[in-house]
Amino acid sequence: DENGYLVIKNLISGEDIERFRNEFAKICKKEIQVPGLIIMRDVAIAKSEFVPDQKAVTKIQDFQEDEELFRYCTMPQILKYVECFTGPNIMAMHTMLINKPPDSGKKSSRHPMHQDLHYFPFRPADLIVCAWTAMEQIDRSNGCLVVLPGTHKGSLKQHDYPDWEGGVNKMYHGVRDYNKNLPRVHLVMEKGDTVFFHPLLIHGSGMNRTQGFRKAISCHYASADCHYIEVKGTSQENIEKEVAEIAQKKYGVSTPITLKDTWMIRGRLVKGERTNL
Ligand SMILES: CCCCCCCCCCCCCCCCCCCC(=O)SCCNC(=O)CCNC(=O)[C@H](O)C(C)(C)COP(=O)(O)OP(=O)(O)OC[C@H]1O[C@@H](n2cnc3c(N)ncnc32)[C@H](O)[C@@H]1OP(=O)(O)O
Ligand SMILES: Nc1ncnc2c1ncn2[C@@H]1O[C@H](COP(=O)(O)OP(=O)(O)OP(=O)(O)O)[C@@H](O)[C@H]1O
Ligand SMILES: O=C(O)CCC(=O)C(=O)O
Ligand SMILES: [Fe+2]
Ligand SMILES: [Mg+2]
Repeated sequence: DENGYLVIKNLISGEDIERFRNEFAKICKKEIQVPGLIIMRDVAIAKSEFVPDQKAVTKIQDFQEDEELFRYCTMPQILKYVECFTGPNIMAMHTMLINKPPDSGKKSSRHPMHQDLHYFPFRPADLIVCAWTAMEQIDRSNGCLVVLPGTHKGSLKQHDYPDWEGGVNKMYHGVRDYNKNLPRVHLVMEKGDTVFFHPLLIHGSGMNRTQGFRKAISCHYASADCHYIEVKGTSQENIEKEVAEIAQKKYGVSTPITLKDTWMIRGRLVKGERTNL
């Protein structure tokens, strides 16, 4: 209510995290192929020689067709909290396993301050919540989440690419201007700790100054009773355009595709009834 986020200690067991790690490693080694999965490499190494290993992978997105990783999205101890926000009809809309690499020296391992709602063409925002679980000790040395408490009470802001000298990862948009004097909280978390946060909460993550790959797994949930909105003419028009370009390049989709189309395909019901989304 006050802060827009809630940290629950020790919510996911070490054994489950180990299983997610193993599955991630198999995906990186291409031992398994997952339909719809997007593999992202850090912009600083995107054009370097391909290494078939997790050292090349910054993040995987859309693992909803991988039963082992998708188990994360269905865990009762997570859904118990999610349901407080979404109500009984729960969709897993967006899934990620983030493998923040040691920074290459260009600071491109940072994630600029943003609101996740910028990417979502559905509303209302209060029926959307993210669960993000630390897969190891995460603190300022390896790039923890940074939040601006209370910013979930504001509105959706204009997002653009930050002008960072060392380059920015594809689609890492940041809030164009936010009050730099607002207090920041660094969420230091231990393995298994989980933060639930509002899609308007302004947050980002710092550079990874260690030699390890900092891992977290997350899912964005929404009530199936949410409705899609038209983003043309809003601040979200730029992200719709970019996603359409990627869909065209990667999948050869030729008819114009909307942001709504890409989310309808990806969303998967975890509880209750798929009413709207
Ligand atoms: C049928 C319809 C299906 C619809 C699917 C549509 C997919 C779109 C994805 C939508 C994502 C929505 C995000 C939701 C987020 C929710 C809230 C969370 C907030 C965030 O997480 S913000 C960050 C989100 N980031 C992304 O979503 C990035 C997604 N990544 C990708 O799309 C791909 O990894 C990428 C970057 C396109 C590269 O993939 P791929 O094409 O396989 O890679 P190539 O090696 O072939 O390189 C092609 C080209 O891209 C350059 N490149 C590679 N990696 C990067 C990078 N990290 N940053 C910038 N540029 C990169 C590479 O150098 C190549 O360039 P050329 O000049 O040689 O063409
Ligand atoms: N998805 C969410 N993630 C994180 N915090 C949220 C989310 N949705 C709502 N909140 C916060 O939780 C608080 C409680 O929400 P809720 O809508 O139940 O009650 P309220 O807004 O305090 O009062 P009212 O019943 O008048 O709407 C909200 O004030 C809001 O700040
Ligand atoms: O750095 C992270 O793990 C989280 C980044 C983030 O906020 C996101 O992908 O939406
Ligand atoms: Fe985010
Ligand atoms: Mg309310």
